[in-house]
Amino acid sequence: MLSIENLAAGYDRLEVLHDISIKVEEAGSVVVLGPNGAGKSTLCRAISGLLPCRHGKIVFDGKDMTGASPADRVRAGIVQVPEGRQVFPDMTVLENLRLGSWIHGEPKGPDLQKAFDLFPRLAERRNQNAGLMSGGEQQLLALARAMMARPSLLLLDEPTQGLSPVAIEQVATALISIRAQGVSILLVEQNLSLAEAVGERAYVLETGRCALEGPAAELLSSDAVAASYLGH
Ligand SMILES: Nc1ncnc2c1ncn2[C@@H]1O[C@H](COP(=O)(O)OP(=O)(O)OP(=O)(O)O)[C@@H](O)[C@H]1O
Repeated sequence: MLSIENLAAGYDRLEVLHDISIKVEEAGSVVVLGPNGAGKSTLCRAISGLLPCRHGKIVFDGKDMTGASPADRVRAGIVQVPEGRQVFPDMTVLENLRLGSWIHGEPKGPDLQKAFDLFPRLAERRNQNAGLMSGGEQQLLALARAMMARPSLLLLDEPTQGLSPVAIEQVATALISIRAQGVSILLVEQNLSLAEAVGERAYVLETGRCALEGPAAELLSSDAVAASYLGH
């Protein structure tokens, strides 16, 4: 489904990612770990097209997307849940959700219904301003908004940042349900419980290179990875 081959990307004269190769299988899930500054957010930006690829290739569903615009990538099914949630605080839950389907024109009733089925709390609060919700609820809204774009691959950049353990569990439950619907996931995450709950394969980035990769259960339970990259 997604194949990143020998990717290099960066900012101005700074090359952050060097020779990164990552695969996400159809309906698969990949978790990307690494210390601060390793290049995890940069990787998300390069996949979603916010940052150009300097070298290498991004192939999605058999199509070369290396030079495609962010909008074309969303249209193809690559949808990112932005870091820091970025819901529109002065708009209602419903208005935020409607914005999620901009790429398909008018939001379709079944898409909204699916979002509300997945996140019943949002249905209860559909007319509430997003800014009045808790951090955890805003994260669920950011996830639901991304689902309105009908992704086949969901990119998530540290969705649990600043959330309580209860809210982290809700995000994990939501991601497990989303995967069960056949959506692939690429998750950048430092929280071990979420990484374990969602990840099938794991990659560890270190100073812009892939330092380790393997089955998530194996890699995440290794003492060396926990001590070096997860702060446990
Ligand atoms: N907009 C930018 N302009 C210039 N340099 C940047 C920019 N964004 C990130 N960088 C640099 O790129 C490197 C990788 O940053 P990135 O945010 O991708 O790391 P990260 O692994 O996501 O870190 P964190 O876990 O702290 O979010 C860092 O050295 C950072 O200073």
